[in-house]
Amino acid sequence: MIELHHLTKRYGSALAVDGLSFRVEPGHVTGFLGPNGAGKSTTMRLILGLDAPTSGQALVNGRRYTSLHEPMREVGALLDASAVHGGRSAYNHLLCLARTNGIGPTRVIEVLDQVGLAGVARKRVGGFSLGMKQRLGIAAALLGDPGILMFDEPVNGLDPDGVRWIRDLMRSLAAEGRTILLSSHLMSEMALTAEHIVIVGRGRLIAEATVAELTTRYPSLEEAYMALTADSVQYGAAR
Ligand SMILES: Nc1ncnc2c1ncn2[C@@H]1O[C@H](COP(=O)(O)OP(=O)(O)OP(=O)(O)O)[C@@H](O)[C@H]1O
Repeated sequence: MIELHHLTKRYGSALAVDGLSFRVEPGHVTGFLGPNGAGKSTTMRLILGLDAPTSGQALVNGRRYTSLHEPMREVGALLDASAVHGGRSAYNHLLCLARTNGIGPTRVIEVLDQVGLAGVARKRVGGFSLGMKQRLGIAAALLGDPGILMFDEPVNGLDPDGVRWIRDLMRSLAAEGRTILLSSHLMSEMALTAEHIVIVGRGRLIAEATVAELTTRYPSLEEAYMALTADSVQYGAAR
């Protein structure tokens, strides 16, 4: 489980995350939605201890990420698929990550197979398309077979086959009892993938509901999102 308690992050005068409290429970996909600049990526970085909160806290399985003994076995994340060493092969990239976390090479082969990159495992990552890099980032997140997974816009760059693959993967990981937090701007895809939704705007919680509740109150998830975030869009044309 992921729990945020009054999580706040200030960058100078900008409040990126503003007193955010919510829980992400295991067993279903939780969609993390919000306009550009709403604070989704910052929240994920705070959960992963990549940035320190100004106040409040983010807990994974009841503990701060930085206090976990074997973090990759508890939490896996894909934040930025392009953040890989282009000169390494996919296999070597994952093997380096695995070794530093006490994970054996057999698991590297398994995750490469799981994400459909087994055939290009020895190719340099620098030559990969965006979609292939997304798959590699997902493989890295899965390496430690963690119970908690976070994906920041994993659908970017994927072809229709890849989009469907991500949807099925997210749902099957959740069905195994894992906690899945997934951010995306693709509302129709989110409606097909997630059961629960957290919407943020300007760093604050706007709504927390099931997809079923939102689509009962509004004609679609997209309409719910547009209505609920109408006052929180910072960058965009007037609606
Ligand atoms: N390292 C940083 N230094 C200064 N400001 C930052 C930093 N990281 C994020 N911000 C600011 O915090 C706010 C939230 O950004 P964040 O990237 O978390 O939003 P987001 O919801 O992920 O947006 P998007 O949907 O566009 O990816 C933005 O105003 C951003 O400019």
